Amino acid sequence: MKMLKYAWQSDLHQRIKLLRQLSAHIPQRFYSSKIRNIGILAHIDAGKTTTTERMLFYAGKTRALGEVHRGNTVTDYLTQERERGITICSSAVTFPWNGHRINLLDTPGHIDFTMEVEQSLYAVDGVVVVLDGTAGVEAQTVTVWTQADKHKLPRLIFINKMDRPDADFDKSVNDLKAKLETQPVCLQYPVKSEDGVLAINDVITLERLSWQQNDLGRSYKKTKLEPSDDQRQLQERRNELIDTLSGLDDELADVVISTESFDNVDGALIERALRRATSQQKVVPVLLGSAYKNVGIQRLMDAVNAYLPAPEERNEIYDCFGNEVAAKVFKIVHDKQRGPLTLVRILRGEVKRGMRLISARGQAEVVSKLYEPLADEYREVSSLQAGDVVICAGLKSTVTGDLLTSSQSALKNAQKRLRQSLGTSPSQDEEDSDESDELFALDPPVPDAVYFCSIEPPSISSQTAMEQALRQLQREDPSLRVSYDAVTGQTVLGGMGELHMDIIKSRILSEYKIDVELGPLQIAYKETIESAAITTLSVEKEIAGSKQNVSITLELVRDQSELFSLDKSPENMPNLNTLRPRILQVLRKGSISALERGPRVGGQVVETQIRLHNATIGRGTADSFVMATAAQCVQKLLSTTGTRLLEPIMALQIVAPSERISGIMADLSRRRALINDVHPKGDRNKMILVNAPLAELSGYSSALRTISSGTASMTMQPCGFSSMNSADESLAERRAQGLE
Ligand SMILES: Nc1nc2c(ncn2[C@@H]2O[C@H](COP(=O)(O)OP(=O)(O)OP(=O)(O)O)[C@@H](O)[C@H]2O)c(=O)[nH]1
Repeated sequence: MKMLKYAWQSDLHQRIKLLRQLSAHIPQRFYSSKIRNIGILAHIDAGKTTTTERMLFYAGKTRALGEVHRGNTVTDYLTQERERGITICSSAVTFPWNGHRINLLDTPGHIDFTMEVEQSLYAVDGVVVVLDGTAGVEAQTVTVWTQADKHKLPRLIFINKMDRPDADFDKSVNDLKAKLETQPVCLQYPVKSEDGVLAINDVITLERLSWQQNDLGRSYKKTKLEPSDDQRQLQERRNELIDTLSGLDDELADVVISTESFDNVDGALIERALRRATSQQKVVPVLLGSAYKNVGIQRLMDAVNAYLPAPEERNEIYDCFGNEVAAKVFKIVHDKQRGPLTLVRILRGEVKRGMRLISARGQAEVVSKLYEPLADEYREVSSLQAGDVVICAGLKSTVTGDLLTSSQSALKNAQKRLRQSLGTSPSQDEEDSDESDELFALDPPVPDAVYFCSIEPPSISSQTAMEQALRQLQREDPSLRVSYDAVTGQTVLGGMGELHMDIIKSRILSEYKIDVELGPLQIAYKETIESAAITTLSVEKEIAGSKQNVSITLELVRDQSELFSLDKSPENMPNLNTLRPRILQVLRKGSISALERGPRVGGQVVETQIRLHNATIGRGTADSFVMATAAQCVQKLLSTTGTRLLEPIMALQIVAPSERISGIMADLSRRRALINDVHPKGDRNKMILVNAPLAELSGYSSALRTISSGTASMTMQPCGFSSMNSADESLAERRAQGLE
C-alpha cells in the first residue's frame, strides 16, 4: 500500500519509502501537467478520511474499504486517531487516476491542529474542501477556507453525506456564497429515488450517474437524460454555467458569440474554461456525493485532474523571488540515526546539494544531502527544481514554517518586491526582524496557546533527554510552546488544547521512550499593564574582579504596535545616539524577555510597549549584565504598576432544536457568555453564535448534551483574549496558585 505518513514514524527507511510518493519523486521529465498536489480540508467529521479511503479504493490502492468507525482507515493510522475516530496529524496518500498522479494530504479537522493544516498548505497546489451536506459551511470550514485564501489556493467543493435524508444541497451552496463569499458553480445536482438512493445529474454531460452498490461503487452507469422536466431543468443549469463562465473566459465567450447559442458549446470547451477560471480563483466548482455510500467519488477525482492546477501552473505568488531559490519547510521529521530531516516544498529556483540556505529569520544552513524519494529507495540527488517536495539533511536550526532562500540579498530583494506588490511602505529599520517578518508575511502565524500544563520527567536523570525531545518536537510543531518557570522550577508546555497535550505526551513516550507526567491543564491567561509607568534602575556590581555598571530608564506604555521603542524626545536623544546598535539589541532582548512572564499568574504580558529613555553602561560591563538589568527594570515596573488579566475567549456555534434554545441560553448566561446572534437553521433548528470565556467551558460539551438531551451540536474555536472583572481575576489567580 503506497502511502505517506510523515508525522510519527520512527523508522527512516519506512518514512522515505512512503515519502517517495509525494510529487518529489517524479523525475523532471515526467514532472508536468500530470501531477496534482492537493490538500483535503474540512470541518471535523465532514468526511475527509472516508472520502480519501474511497479514492484509494477506486484507484486500486487498497483492496478493502476502510471505515472510520471500524478504525481501519489508511490515513488515520495512529492508535490515538483510530481510537478517537479523528485525524490528528496530516498524512499523505498517493494514487494514480486516469493517467495522472494525485498526491493528497489528509489534514486534521480538529481545532487543536489548525497549525498542522497551515503547514500542509505550503506543499499543495490546490484544495478539495469537503462539506457535510447536512450542516453546510461550519466554523472550521470558514477557518480552513481563510487559510486556503491566504495561500491563494484554487479549490473544489465536495458536498458529502448527500445520502442522508436531512442533507440540503441548495442550502450548502447558499452557505458557500453567504459565509465564504465565493462564487460556487454547480457541476452536479442530487437526485434521489423514491427509496432514497442517491444519484447525480451531471450538468456538463446532461447525464444521470448511478452507482452500483454490489461492487462497492466501483462502477457507475451513465444515462443520457431523455426529454423531460428534469432534462430541461438540467439544460437550463448548463446554460447558466456557460453564461457564468463566458463572462470570465475569452475562449468560451468567443464561441458563444460566434455560434450565438449555448447549445453548440461542447463539454471539453466548458471544462477548459472551468479549469482556467478555477485556477484563477474566479469560481469554485461544486460536486456532490456520499463517501460512505460510495457515490460520486470517481467524479471528484476526475474533477481534481480536470480543474486543479499542476505544480508548474501555480507559482505566480512567488514571483517576488525572481530566479532565486525559495523553499518552504512544511514538516520536520526526526530519525534516531540521521537526526532531523526537513521536508521542503521548492517554490522557486533549484535547490542543490551543499547549497547554503538562509531562513527568513536570518539563520544560515547548509544542505548536506538532498534526497529525491524515488522507487523503493530514497535516492540522493544533486539538485531539485521548483514544484518538487524534497528531503534535506543537515538543516539544524530550521523550524517548520521557515522560508528558505539562497542568500540574504535574495531574501531582501524578494521582501522589497513583495512589499511593492502589497503596496506597503518600506520599513524604516530594515534590520528589525519582527517587522520584516511581518512584512514578509510568508511565515505561518503561530496560534496563541490557550492552555498550559507542567511537564515532568520520570526522574531527574531524564530531564535533559526530555528537554531535548521537547526542543525537537517544537521544531516540528511551532504551536507547542515550551518555557521554564523559574519560581516553581518546572518546565511548562503551552498548547491548543487537551488533545494537543495528550498527543505530545504520547509522542514523547513512543518516540523518545520517556514516560513524562503532565500536570493539570490550566488556562493560559495573558497580562497587560493598566497604566503607563516609568522607572530608573541603577545596578553596580563587581564580578570576577571586573566592575559592572548599568543605569537604565525604561517606561511601559499601553501600545501593541511594537514591543520595544526608543523615546525620541529632545532630552533623551543625545544619550540614545551614543548607544551602539549592538547594545540596543542587548537592551531590547533583555527587556522583552521580561514580558514573557507577568507578575500575577506568570502569563505573557501583551499590548505593552517598552520605551527606552536612556541608558548608561560602564566600560567593560558584560552584555549578560546589561541584559539582566534591562529585564530586572521591566520586572520592577510590572510589579509596581500591576497588571490586569486577559482570558482566552472561545467562539461557539451551537445548533439545537428551537424548543431547546431557551435552556441552552440560560446555561450560557451563567457562563459569562456573550450571545452574538441566534438565527433559524433549517425548519426545526436554531443556531446560537456566542463568545464565552474558556474558563467557563470546562466539560461544556457534556453539559450541552445533558441540557439538550443529546439533540444539540457544537463547535468552538479560540477567538482572542478579553479583560476580566476583578472578582473573576482573583478567582483565576487563586486557581493558578492551586487554591481553588
Ligand atoms: N451518512 C454518511 N456518513 C458519512 C459520510 N461520510 C462520512 N460519514 C461518517 O461521518 C463520520 C466522520 O467521517 P470522517 O471521514 O472521519 O470525517 P473526517 O472529516 O475525516 O473527520 P476528522 O478527520 O476527524 O476531521 C464517520 O462516522 C463516517 O462514517 C457520508 O457520505 N454519509
